[in-house]
Amino acid sequence: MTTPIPQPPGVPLLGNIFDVDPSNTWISLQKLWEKYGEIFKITVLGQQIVFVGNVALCEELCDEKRFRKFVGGPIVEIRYAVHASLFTAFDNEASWGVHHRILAPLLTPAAVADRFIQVRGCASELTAKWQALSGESPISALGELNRLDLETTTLCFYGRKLNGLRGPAPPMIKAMNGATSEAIKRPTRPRLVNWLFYQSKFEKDTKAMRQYAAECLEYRKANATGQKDDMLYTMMNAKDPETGESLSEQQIIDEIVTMPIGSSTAPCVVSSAIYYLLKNPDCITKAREEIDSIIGDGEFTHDHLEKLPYCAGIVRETLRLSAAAPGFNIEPLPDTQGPVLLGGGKYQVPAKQTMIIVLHGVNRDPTVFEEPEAFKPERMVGEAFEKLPEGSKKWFGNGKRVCIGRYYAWMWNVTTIITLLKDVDMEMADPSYQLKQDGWFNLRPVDFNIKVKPRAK
Ligand code: HEM
Repeated sequence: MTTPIPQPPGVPLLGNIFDVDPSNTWISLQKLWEKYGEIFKITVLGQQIVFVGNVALCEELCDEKRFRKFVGGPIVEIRYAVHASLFTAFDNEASWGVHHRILAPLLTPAAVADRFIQVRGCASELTAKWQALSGESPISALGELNRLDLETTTLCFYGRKLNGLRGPAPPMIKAMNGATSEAIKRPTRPRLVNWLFYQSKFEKDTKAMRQYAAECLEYRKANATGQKDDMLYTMMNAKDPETGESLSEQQIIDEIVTMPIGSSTAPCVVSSAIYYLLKNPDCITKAREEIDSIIGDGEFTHDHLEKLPYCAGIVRETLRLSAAAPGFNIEPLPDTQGPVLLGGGKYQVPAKQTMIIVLHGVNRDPTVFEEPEAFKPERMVGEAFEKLPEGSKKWFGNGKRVCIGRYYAWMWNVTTIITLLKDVDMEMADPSYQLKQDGWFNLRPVDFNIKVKPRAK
């Protein structure tokens, strides 16, 4: 006998449409997780979706012998802008392998380490800007870090300096936000409504994103000298070692757009880390003790990164609590016969069932994390971290479709946090602020403003 998967009551015909707010889907799912826990389901416009919210079930769904990434809903919608790119390709699309084999060598730990100087340089540019503010005017932590992220990504991958930390924000940032939010909402509306009322904005944002990519390409064609080792050069020149295929200009533009969309999760992590640190000032003290003893007044180098375990713990604990990448979609492998049993036979789902891993819940599993709501970087350090079950460390996704940018994202997050803690004092603009989040393909702090000034030593 299996246990029925709980479901909110809903309404006739429309099902659970009112249980999920399309303008803040992930927060609705967090509330459902708080009520139902490890597993629950909803039905929207006749389609049933199962959500999983504990470590054991997450780990089970990450078994690639039984399950794979489900490309549907918002991921299919964003194909309007990026076609069959790495993130949006269906499992059986051969082009995924071609793109992956061409791009993966550019994102290995060694390849990413070669970008450290650029990452550190951009972070220092931001701290210089913040140091000049002298703690007076409040600034949006996320707004600033979004700029830093795009600045660094564009420089490291496409060799172009946007100079986007000052002045009006680069249009790519607004366009990514517009296109990804629209992609999340479209599956919840009838097609005709999407077409009549929302298509032209979706098209405008898509055009702006592809314009950013086209400009990167044009810039490279005009300034090709000396750039022989970065992602753009590789996309323009490399051949897939397996098939001999190369990327067409449209495919290159698809990936130039996809990378900053993926990367836009990183500023959500760092702005959330600032929030958790300001709520837990003893963690700032510990991190600064570590930074001062290892880096001191000397130059911050790539070698330092692995010598600062507490700072790494801050980033991991933030990935856990913020669930900046809020989840990922899973389905049983297509040749699955009959219903699928989960949790050692406790639950049963159909063979073609869409499932979503809700990382907010998984990352707070009380059987794995004592005081799950507390911010404790030390549980993410050394042996304590190594001992955690794999299902509790899925913030970069899983298996074949794991985040290809994870090593770069890791270096960007840790380098940025270290640079900020080393050189800048931060405080909440509103000391009573409590974290509010919204987001589309990622979860970000809302209305979180800080005051910044040079670090007092
Ligand atoms: C802290 C920052 C980041 C987090 C938490 C994160 C998380 C994730 C997750 C959970 C997935 C799996 C999505 C799925 O299964 O549908 C993913 C995929 C992906 N991410 Fe990231 N990501 C981050 C940063 C980045 C960066 C910096 C880049 C670009 C350099 C990037 C590019 C991608 C791409 C292209 C995919 C699709 C990979 C594929 O399916 O082959 N991400 N990411």
